[in-house]
Amino acid sequence: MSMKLPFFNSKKMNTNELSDMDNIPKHVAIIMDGNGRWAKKRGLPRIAGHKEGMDVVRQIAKAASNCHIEILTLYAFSTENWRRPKSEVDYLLRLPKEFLHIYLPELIENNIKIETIGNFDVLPDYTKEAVNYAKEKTKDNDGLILNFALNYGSRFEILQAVKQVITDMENTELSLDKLDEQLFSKYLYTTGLAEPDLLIRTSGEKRLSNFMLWQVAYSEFWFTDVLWPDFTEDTFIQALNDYQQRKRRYGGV
Ligand SMILES: CCc1cc(N2CCCCCC2)n2ncc(-c3ccc(F)cc3)c2n1
Repeated sequence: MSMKLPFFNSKKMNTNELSDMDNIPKHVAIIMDGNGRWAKKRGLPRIAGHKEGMDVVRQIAKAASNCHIEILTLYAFSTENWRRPKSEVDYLLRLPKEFLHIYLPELIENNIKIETIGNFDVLPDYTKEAVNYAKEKTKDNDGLILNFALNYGSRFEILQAVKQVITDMENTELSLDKLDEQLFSKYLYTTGLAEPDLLIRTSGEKRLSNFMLWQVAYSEFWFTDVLWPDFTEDTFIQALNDYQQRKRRYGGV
């Protein structure tokens, strides 16, 4: 039963029901944790949790689109995930192709644009081909940006940005006095994207796990014990409602 929530309902967003249009988070980022634990609780292999979690991605992408959120960034594969058993890594890196085979038509129908952040070039060809096809097919969409963090690690991202800054300075394309936070942000994978207003992490962990360390400097964090495969549109709306409550000004500044 979907709860009737004060500010968002769980059906197609009817914007005149919003208490404060200015309070919709422009960019929501999610660390989708708890897939392995979900499977273990059911005596299933870990990949069953990832498969279940993939279907939740589709549900939450549509919910975000209906709520007129502009960017939804999902931490799908971290640089640390390479340490997992080879069979699990291979399964994970085939999920984009499976997801897009099933859901790309629906994403296109909902005017959703696929983007990625991370060290993309070193991913397997079957992963890159599927994602590049989806990027091409959705490049002109101007609805929700569904941004997958793939082979993403924030410290790697920051370090490659520093190296590029140094290179640009050595090539006298950049002078030290010109370098500020705004210019440095352009060297990150997230260049051109607004910083996350709300970061959600599932499964009870309360860590950033090397995710968007620079970008979340001023983000609201919302943690839930719910495991990602059990995360629903109502859980998502609850997070958005809590965000709105934190941001309500009650007439003040
Ligand atoms: C590359 C690892 C991975 C893992 C994964 N999981 C497993 C981990 C978290 C739970 C969600 C399901 N998903 N779910 C969708 C994608 C996906 C990525 C790019 C794209 F363009 C379209 C879909 C995905 N990618």
